[in-house]
Amino acid sequence: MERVVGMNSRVGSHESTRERTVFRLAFLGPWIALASTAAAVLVFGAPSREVQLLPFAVSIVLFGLPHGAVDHLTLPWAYDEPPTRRWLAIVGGLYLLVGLAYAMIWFVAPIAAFALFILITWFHWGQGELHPLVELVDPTHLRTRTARALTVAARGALPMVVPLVAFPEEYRWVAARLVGLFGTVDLAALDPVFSPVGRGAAAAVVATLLVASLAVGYRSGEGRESWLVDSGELVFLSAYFLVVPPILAIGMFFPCWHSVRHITRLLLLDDAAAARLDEGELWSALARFGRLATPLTVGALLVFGGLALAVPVDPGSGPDLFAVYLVGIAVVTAPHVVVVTWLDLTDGVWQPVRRGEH
Ligand SMILES: CC1=C(/C=C/C(C)=C/C=C/C(C)=C/C=O)C(C)(C)CCC1
Ligand SMILES: [Fe+2]
Repeated sequence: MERVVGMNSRVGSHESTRERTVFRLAFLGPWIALASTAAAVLVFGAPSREVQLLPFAVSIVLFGLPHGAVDHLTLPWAYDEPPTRRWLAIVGGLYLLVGLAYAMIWFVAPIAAFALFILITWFHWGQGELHPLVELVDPTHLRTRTARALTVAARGALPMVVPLVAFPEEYRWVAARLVGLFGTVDLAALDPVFSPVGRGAAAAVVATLLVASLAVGYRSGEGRESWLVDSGELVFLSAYFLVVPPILAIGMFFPCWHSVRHITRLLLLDDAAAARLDEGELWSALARFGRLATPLTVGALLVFGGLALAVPVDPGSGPDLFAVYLVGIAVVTAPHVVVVTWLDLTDGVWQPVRRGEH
């Protein structure tokens, strides 16, 4: 199936307007959001945990939770089909099956479920970086499957593994909060991960992935500009996750980087939104997305409410509510990853590019 995505799809004056608008949304916005967070931490020091939780609270309505709330429309958009009952049944069934199965793991084996959450997010936040790097900067330096797989591994490792190296106590605190909801307080099984040896190994894994990802991208010999963007982002994100305490760092990264980039991709898939990008009407395109995402954002919150009632421990405090929110996100992320992986496959994100072909 021939379907052009991103900025290569139009010719003429609309192209440059779309290009500029997409650049502002997918690159400039995330850079400014994270750089100003890091600058604020460097100047004023780390805020209290309560303050660090605030971006997570905001992510319920802004970008974060809504970014997955149009999963039922994503595949129909990708296939240029209307959102028929069949599509709704497929995506709904997927959410029910995969979401429920994974939710059950949280109840029976919360520590394993937490470890799985880290692995799922590692993959998902890594895969989310491919589309901007492959489709939005032209020509891309990521021309082979190996280069793309390394990008997924390296990019996902930054938010999931660097905090373990730099802020083990915060990491352990979050792990304890999440599994604590299910009555488990003994985290001894995770001790080796937090030990100096465990953290050293984690640092070595990240360093190896970064170097390999940069080297393989450089060797492709094409797409120097996109390699520079990639390297700049890798260095910037490494420093960001080393400097900013992880609850705040991830609280900003999730809505303002991962979600904004996914939303950009969705706006380009949705013809009506893409037409607004062609006119430079970014806010109007985002408003349309917001309308489409509202019903299932509310639906997800209802599920999270059910989760709060179902967990054995009564979530009374702010940190407990944060823990319920994260477990809720974990549960809806499992099927969301399937939808995004499906989208990646139909989009040709895993299709290598031949030499000379952009
Ligand atoms: C907050 C936080 C952590 C985990 C966050 C995770 C795993 C978030 C996942 C969000 C997803 C999957 C969103 C959907 O796209 C860590 C790493 C334990 C470190 C301490 C702070
Ligand atoms: Fe996502």
